Amino acid sequence: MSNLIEARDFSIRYGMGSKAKTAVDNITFNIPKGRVIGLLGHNGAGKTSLMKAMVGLIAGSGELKVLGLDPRNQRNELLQSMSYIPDVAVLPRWARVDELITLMSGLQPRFSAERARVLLQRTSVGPRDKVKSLSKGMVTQLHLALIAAIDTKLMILDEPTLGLDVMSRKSFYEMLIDEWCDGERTVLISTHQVEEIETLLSDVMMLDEGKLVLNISLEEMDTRFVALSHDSAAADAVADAHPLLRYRQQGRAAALFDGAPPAHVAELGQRFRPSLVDLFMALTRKPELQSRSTI
Ligand SMILES: Nc1ncnc2c1ncn2[C@@H]1O[C@H](COP(=O)(O)OP(=O)(O)OP(=O)(O)O)[C@@H](O)[C@H]1O
Repeated sequence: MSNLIEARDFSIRYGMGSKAKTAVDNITFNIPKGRVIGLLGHNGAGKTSLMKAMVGLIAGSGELKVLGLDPRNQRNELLQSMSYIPDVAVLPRWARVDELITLMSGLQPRFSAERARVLLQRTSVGPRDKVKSLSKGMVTQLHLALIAAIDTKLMILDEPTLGLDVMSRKSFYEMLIDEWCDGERTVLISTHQVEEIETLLSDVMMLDEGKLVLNISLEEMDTRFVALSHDSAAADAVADAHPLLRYRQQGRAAALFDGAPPAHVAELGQRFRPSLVDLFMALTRKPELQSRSTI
């Protein structure tokens, strides 16, 4: 199987009639193995809906295959073969860590208790700790250790570090990359913390009001998008070349282009590498904000 996830003309709608809402709007993409993919989008962009559909929690129209299976009709089979942490993940507060490990061993044939114990040694969570005695960051680490001890090819994480401080977020991603990603497995992570995960990602998918506005590897991003910083005297010429976004970069005017700007414009500035945040702003900002940002 070359693709772990395949979607064709896939949409998700909530409600009926005048109350109908399209959360995911006719998207098509493939997710291959061995990738670390960031699913980015503002609040309400459709990230959670898409992830829920991938694990068969909600239905959509069009085609969606995960590990070659239909998530709605083959859900039990699918959940045995993939790992998922929802945005509302909770662990039973009354349980002790070693009890959770025993519980998981009974529930998930691909779960390795030994592996979970090894992963937990990276954290400050002890086997006899009760969940209710752990901080939010420790619970998230515990959750990741339990999920990463399941031997699967695909992990889906919906805003896994929401509400955690910067150190906890860092250690969460370190454990994920060091201990789970192996070049064959793929992880799909939704987040708003775009700056923080940029260096971890191999690919990025951006949703804007349910539409997939970008699906690209970081290497392709570097070659396709061009940012130019320039003097204010060049502003009109730069604007005439229709950049995606005009903004400021280290105190200088800057513009972001999809593709190389015309040579006479390129000459007016210095090319630099646009960050993922710049690109995210350019591709997902509401038009009214775009025009306000004009400098
Ligand atoms: N159960 C539901 N019933 C009706 N509308 C819903 C439901 N769940 C989500 N929506 C709507 O679908 C759209 C997409 O929501 P979704 O939660 O998928 O976005 P998101 O990108 O995950 O947002 P956030 O970053 O805020 O979690 C939003 O407009 C939301 O209001």
